[in-house]
Amino acid sequence: MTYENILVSQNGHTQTITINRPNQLNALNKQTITELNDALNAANQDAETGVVILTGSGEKAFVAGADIKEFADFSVEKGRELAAQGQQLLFSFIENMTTPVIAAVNGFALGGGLELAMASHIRIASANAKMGLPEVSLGVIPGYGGTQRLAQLVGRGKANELIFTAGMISAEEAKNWGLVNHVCEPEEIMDLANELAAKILKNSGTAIASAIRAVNALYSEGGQKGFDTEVEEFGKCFGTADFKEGTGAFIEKRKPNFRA
Ligand SMILES: C/C=C/C(=O)SCCNC(=O)CCNC(=O)[C@H](O)C(C)(C)COP(=O)(O)OP(=O)(O)OC[C@H]1O[C@@H](n2cnc3c(N)ncnc32)[C@H](O)[C@@H]1OP(=O)(O)O
Repeated sequence: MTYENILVSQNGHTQTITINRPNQLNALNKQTITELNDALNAANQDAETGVVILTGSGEKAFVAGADIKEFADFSVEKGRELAAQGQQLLFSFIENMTTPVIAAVNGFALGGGLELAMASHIRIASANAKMGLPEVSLGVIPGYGGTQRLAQLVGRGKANELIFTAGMISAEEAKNWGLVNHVCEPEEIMDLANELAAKILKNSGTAIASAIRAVNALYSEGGQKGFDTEVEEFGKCFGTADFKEGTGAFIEKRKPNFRA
C-alpha cells in the first residue's frame, strides 16, 4: 500500500509510522487519519510486528492537531461526525490495539496531536516538545478523546486547567505530571523509542495483549469489571505457547525465546 501522508518502516519486529506533512506541522486531515487507520490495522494483524512507534516528520512537530483548515466551515452535524469517526478510526482503535504503540513526541503535540499521543500505550518526549489541548481557543473542545484521557492520565484538576487556559506545557512538566514517561534530547528520541521497544520485544506478545485488555477494562468498563477482565485474561495466558515457553525457560534456567 502506498501512502500520501505517512511513512511506514520496519526494523525487525518494530514498525515505525511517521506522520509526514511537515509543512502543515503534521496536522491530521481526513486522509491522514484514514491512512493511519489502515497502517495500524495492518500492523496489529501482523504477527511479525511486536511494537509500533508513532512519530512526526521534521524537527518541529509531532502533530499540531486536527487540520483546522479542513473543519473550519463544518456544521454541527459534520462536527459531531468528525469527532465520532476520528475516535472510532484512530484514537479508540489505537488504545484497543493489542500490539503496543509508543508515541515518540518530537515537538508540538497539540489538540489532536496530544490526543494521538494519549491514545498510545506509552509516551516519550524530546526536550523541545510542547503539549496542550488548545481547542477552546478555537471555540471548540477536544473531540478525539482529550477531555477523557487527559483527566485519566493527569487528574481532573490539571486537565481542566490545561484545557480551560488552552496553554502548553513543556516536556519536563509533562513528565512531572505523569503525561510522558521519559524525556530525552531531540536527536535521541528514536533511539530511546527503539530501546524501549527492544525491552518490550523480549517479552510474551500474547501476555502483553492480555495486559492491554485488562488495563483498558478499568477505563472502558470501570470498577469490578476491570478485575474480572484481569482474571479472564490471566486464565487465558495459561493456554498460550508463550506461557509454556516463559515458565519452561524459568525452570530450565535459560532466557525465554518468544519469537522463535
Ligand atoms: C478534535 C481535535 C481538534 C484539534 O486538534 S483543533 C487544533 C488544535 N491545534 C492548534 O490549535 C494548534 C494550531 N497551530 C498553531 O497554533 C501553530 O501552528 C503552532 C503554535 C503549533 C506553531 O506556530 P508557528 O511556528 O508560527 O507555525 P505556523 O506558521 O503556525 O504553522 C506552519 C504551517 O502549519 C499549519 N498548521 C499548523 N497547525 C495546523 C493545524 N492544526 N491545522 C492546519 N494547519 C496547521 C499552519 O497553518 C502553517 O501553514 P501555512 O504555512 O500553509 O500557513
